[in-house]
Amino acid sequence: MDQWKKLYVLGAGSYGKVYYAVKMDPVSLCVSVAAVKCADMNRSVSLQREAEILTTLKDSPYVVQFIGSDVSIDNGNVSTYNLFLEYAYGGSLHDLIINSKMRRIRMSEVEVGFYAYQLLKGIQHVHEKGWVHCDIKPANVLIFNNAERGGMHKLKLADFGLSLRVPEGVAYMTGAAMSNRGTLPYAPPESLISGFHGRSYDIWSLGCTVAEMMTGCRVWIYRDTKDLQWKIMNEEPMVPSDVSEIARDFLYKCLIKDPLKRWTTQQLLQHPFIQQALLCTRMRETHGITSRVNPFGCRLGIYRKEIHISSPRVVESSRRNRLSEFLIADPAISISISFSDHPSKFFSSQSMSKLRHRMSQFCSRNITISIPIKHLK
Ligand SMILES: Nc1ncnc2c1ncn2[C@@H]1O[C@H](COP(=O)(O)OP(=O)(O)OP(=O)(O)O)[C@@H](O)[C@H]1O
Repeated sequence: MDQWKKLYVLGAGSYGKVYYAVKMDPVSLCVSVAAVKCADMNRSVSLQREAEILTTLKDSPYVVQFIGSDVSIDNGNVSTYNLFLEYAYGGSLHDLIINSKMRRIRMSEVEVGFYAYQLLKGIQHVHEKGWVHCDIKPANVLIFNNAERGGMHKLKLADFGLSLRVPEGVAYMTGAAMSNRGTLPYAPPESLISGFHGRSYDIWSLGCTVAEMMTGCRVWIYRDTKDLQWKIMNEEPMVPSDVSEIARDFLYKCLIKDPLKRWTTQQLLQHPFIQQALLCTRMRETHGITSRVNPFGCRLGIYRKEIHISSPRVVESSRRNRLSEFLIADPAISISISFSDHPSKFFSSQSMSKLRHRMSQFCSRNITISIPIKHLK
């Protein structure tokens, strides 16, 4: 990996420093970039272990990609171990949360759900390969821009320095109380009570991370480490009250105190909070393209968070449910029904007011439904 040039320091970990590095292809003159985690050779055991773990996780789009590793002689004759990773242009999820908080912008539930989906896919991959991450938190989730997904980011899991080899159905026991591996505010109660580290560890940490995306705050308020440890073991984490029922239910399933009852990645990926976020994300992506399956069963396009329906038919109950799910999932969407032809072609004024009444039943919070009736006699 000789050709890489370390340009500047991105940050530091307990092992050493992380550099931004570039490499130019002498033929095509294309420049590649990477993040390089560096440690003195005699302090590089954890980085070498991380490289081994990342090699086994290579084939997931939801895990930061491992480019390679080498040993260089820096500063005279000091041997340095270098671990090359794909470079995350967007920083970390922690930066994104802080940024949103400072700008007093709350992430929409669709956004949070879409990010939770990506984290779940990453965790599922890690678990399938026989690992438990043990340190899921916003600072260990890296952000890659993804403009084509309606402005939403692509997230990848990073920092496998504390990961454990834990096959399915087995848990790692540290053998002592208060001996959790990961970062305390994201650690589940069982890791403090009995040193239990199973796949359920990552699910609890995911719940804490998702709640933090929703509110901008951690799930625990505490005075000091002792107070936090006591709260994790004896109290319920703070689940936000001003989010939808579905979002709250998702968090409850992640934050079940009993690790054997806590939901798995497979179960959580099927949860309506995730499914609705995916549905909305896909609909946003269509940007005005007619969708074949939609709540009305008629032509439907989405453009700039508005839904335009041409040739509406009377809404059947099963489709109505789908529409209401869609509305819950993205409260920022406003609905406007516009007619491509004289509405009397589709509705009598009586059925028109019936439709309007039905539509208003779905309306909640800041959703507005506007039905242009200027054509009606
Ligand atoms: N692939 C990457 N692309 C861009 N920045 C990165 C990348 N990997 C790490 N960084 C940045 O480098 C800094 C240190 O990262 P790292 O995860 O190694 O340290 P840490 O988690 O703070 O420390 P430790 O692992 O010892 O607890 C962080 O600011 C992180 O965002």
